[in-house]
Amino acid sequence: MEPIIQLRGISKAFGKSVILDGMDLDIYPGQGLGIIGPSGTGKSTILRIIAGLLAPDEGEVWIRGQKRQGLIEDGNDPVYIGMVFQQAALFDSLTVEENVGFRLFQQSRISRQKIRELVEAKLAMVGMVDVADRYPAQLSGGMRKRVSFARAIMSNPERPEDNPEVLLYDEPTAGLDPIASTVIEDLVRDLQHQAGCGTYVMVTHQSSTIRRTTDRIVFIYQGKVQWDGKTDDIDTTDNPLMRQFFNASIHGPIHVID
Ligand SMILES: Nc1ncnc2c1ncn2[C@@H]1O[C@H](COP(=O)(O)OP(=O)(O)OP(=O)(O)O)[C@@H](O)[C@H]1O
Repeated sequence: MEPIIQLRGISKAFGKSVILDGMDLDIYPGQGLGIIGPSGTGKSTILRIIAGLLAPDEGEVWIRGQKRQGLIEDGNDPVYIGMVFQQAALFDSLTVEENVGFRLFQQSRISRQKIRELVEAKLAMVGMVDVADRYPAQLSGGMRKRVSFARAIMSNPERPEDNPEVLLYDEPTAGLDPIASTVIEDLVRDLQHQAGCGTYVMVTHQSSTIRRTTDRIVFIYQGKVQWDGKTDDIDTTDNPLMRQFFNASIHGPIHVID
């Protein structure tokens, strides 16, 4: 199968710290890929590079066989990539409807009534009703996350080519209790099946989210992919980095910052 996104020889430094060091990664259609690794190892940086929000110092990003030039605002990626941020990143002064329909209000000539219908349909997909007129401050943390999911999967019927085909999730269950996390994890899988967002990249530290939402895992450490395998193999791999990570042990090859 051809990868939908390929990273080739990606390097990125901030000041003197080299975060990514010639990293390669292939992302395949229909796959939930988990990116894991110790704090500060560059997982969010990888997401920002995939999204086209941050340029690597070196290396190439290929989207469906086409090399990306520059950042997202300069280029015309052949695949629309949606992003769900750790903080739901909603506009506090806008209603749920205005947040979810933001791109349509900005970029389309679709009537307000029609946008309302499209927004309600996406909200229903994430299990929310009667919230379109509320403001983010009137919602719980888990509800805000769900609204941000609805926004990420919003599609424009005038421009079907803009429908998100790849979703990037940056710690969507961080700060949620175990039950609220389960709701979000189920939602990720539901959206994979019903919303046509079969391909996604999940950055998370939570073991349940890793196990329940990913098909494949890459473990990032010291700027490179150190382990690449099936989620089902987490407990049987003898890779020392993976073992230490999942045993939460301070003893092992991962350097513990105290
Ligand atoms: N814009 C920036 N300027 C300077 N340093 C940065 C910038 N963005 C990230 N960094 C640094 O790069 C390193 C990697 O950050 P990144 O957020 O990608 O890590 P992460 O693996 O997602 O971490 P965590 O698991 O803690 O969220 C960190 O040391 C961070 O401080």
